[in-house]
Amino acid sequence: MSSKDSAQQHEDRLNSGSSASGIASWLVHRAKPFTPPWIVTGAVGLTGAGAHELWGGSPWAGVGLTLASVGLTAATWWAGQSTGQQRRLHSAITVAAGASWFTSAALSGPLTGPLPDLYLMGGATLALTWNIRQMMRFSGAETSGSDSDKGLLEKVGLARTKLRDVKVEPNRVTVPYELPAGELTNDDVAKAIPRIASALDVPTTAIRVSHDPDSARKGQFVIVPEDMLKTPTVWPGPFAPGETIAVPLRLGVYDDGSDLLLPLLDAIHLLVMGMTGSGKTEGALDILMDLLTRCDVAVWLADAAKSGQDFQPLLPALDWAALDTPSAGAMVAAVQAAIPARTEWLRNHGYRAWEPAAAQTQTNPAHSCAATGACGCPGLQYLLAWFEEAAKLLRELGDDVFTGIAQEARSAGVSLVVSMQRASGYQLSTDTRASLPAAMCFGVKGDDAGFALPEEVLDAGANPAAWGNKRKGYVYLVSAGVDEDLYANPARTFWTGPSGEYERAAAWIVREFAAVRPELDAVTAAAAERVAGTLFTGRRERAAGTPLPAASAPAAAPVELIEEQESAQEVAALVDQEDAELDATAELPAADGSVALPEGKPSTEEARELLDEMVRMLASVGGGTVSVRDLGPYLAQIGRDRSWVSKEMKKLAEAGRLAPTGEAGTYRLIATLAGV
Ligand SMILES: Nc1ncnc2c1ncn2[C@@H]1O[C@H](COP(=O)(O)OP(=O)(O)OP(=O)(O)O)[C@@H](O)[C@H]1O
Repeated sequence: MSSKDSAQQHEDRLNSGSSASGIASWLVHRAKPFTPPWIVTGAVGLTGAGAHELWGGSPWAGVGLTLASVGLTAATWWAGQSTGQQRRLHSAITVAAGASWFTSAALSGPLTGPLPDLYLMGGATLALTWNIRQMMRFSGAETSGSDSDKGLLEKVGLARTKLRDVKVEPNRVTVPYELPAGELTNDDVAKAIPRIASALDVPTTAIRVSHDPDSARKGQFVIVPEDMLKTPTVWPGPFAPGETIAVPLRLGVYDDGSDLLLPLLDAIHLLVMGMTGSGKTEGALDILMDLLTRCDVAVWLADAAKSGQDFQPLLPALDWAALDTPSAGAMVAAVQAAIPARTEWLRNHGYRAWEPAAAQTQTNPAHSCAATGACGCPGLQYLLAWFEEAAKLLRELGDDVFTGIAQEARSAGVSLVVSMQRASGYQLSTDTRASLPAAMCFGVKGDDAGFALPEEVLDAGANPAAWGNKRKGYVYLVSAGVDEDLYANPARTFWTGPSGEYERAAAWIVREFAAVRPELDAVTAAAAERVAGTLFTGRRERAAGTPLPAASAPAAAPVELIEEQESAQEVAALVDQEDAELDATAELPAADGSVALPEGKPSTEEARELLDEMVRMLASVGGGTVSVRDLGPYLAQIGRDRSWVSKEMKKLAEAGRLAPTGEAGTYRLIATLAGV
């Protein structure tokens, strides 16, 4: 029985049936738990006297009672084998003494010879010995834990720490601690975690610490000796099909078997980080598969780095999949343009921030843009924009593009997800990092965890570096709306299954929930179209790999090249907020090819102009770096080879048009050139 149980039992005994009035009743109340040995002593005296009336002077009764005493003592000794040696001996002596007195009293009479004195002195002594045991047990219960763990705590540098009320559950031990006042702090506990893990021979991730927010020296250890996440959990199907996005998304399990839930509306924007092979994509699939069964969210996905190869089966269910850099850039611009449009719509309809009711047809007069009564406007869907392998995009567009968006998107019902291997200061500015309040951190290398997880979560025992990419899908989730005690709790995302299973599940989602998923609302679509032009309106064909209609491409140039050029022009025009009102498509080559590319090889002057224009275009997209490699798709258009372009870029750098970086051949784009 745990010390907690016995203390509770003791307290229950104290409280049961006491009137608690006056000193006498207080004494009775306090003495009550110690009365049972005295009651037994009294009962032995009375029954001894009664037995004498029955069997006094009978030789047969003498034999029977003597045998019964010996048998009872032996039975007590035998029954006590599972208890401590001390208790076993104490019980057997008590039974032997009581039974002997009873036999003597029954045969000779309780008042014969020394029997009355033996009864009074022996009975009282035995009853008292039991009372003393009882008292020692209660006062010892509180400190027994700290005594037995003293050696361990000393070894790990936490000497004189008191452990209290240890709670043992299947595969989880919770140990509240209290550090010695003025000597140790909760920070020392965080540092001791690896040593405790070593002493207990469990992985460091098996030990977590949660600090008492009201104390610098109290908290609790949670030890989970066996890794229950070793066996992957196969994706069990959607969590809340047909429901609103306000219901959390389920993407895996914690190590106690409970659901790993992401409350997207509380999280707002999410950073997904983990080294290659740690399970980011699988986690993304879990989130997307759940999202695509909800009734009020539209999903945009940008994956220029891998051209959406991991997401192919889900692409038909996405509103927009931007699978090349120009489209991804246009998506950023579209999100930028959509935010003010959405905020305005929400304001006009009396919403301070997006809520599920905003996605419905507006039939409530309290949310109406009409002068009187309900306006009946179609609703505004929640928008999730997912930027996969965002490091490349950030390099191309300049890191700061996300900062503004993330800050403004909060109330507009837009969530950004930025996925990358390493959210280092080089990849992601502190401002942008700060705009992504929630984080999912998979296994990482070295000290990288600090880029994704707050210090207090690392102090509490979160250690994704221990996983690297060996523990696939293991993750820590830190987000508003998630119990803070779970931040340092390892979880594992669902596994979409062996080959073929994911494709089957994705196809099922695409098919079964087509009617549940909403069409993108007109407000967001209009803003996106205004700035992204055909990159947005032709998004379905583009994602499906279907070439744009022949009419939009000049006959002289390869379709791919034309697409790159028009995309680049659009992005250049679009990302600048000041140009948000312009119709980007108006600048595209006319259908008849009247704005044709230079015929044949351009002259040196023309080639320089073209290169200049491209650099200016890239700079206008928002900074970042450029190298000859990035201009690869345009070499044919410039009509020169890499070495020529490389020399020209060097000249541009000398002229101050590009800024050199630490890497030879790579230059930082100077954003102010946009307007030159
Ligand atoms: N929760 C999981 N359970 C079981 N296997 C998983 C889990 N998550 C990921 N995996 C497996 O681990 C491997 C790598 O996962 P994934 O491709 O998601 O990693 P990644 O971080 O996206 O890597 P990269 O950055 O290289 O794309 C895959 O074979 C995947 O099936």
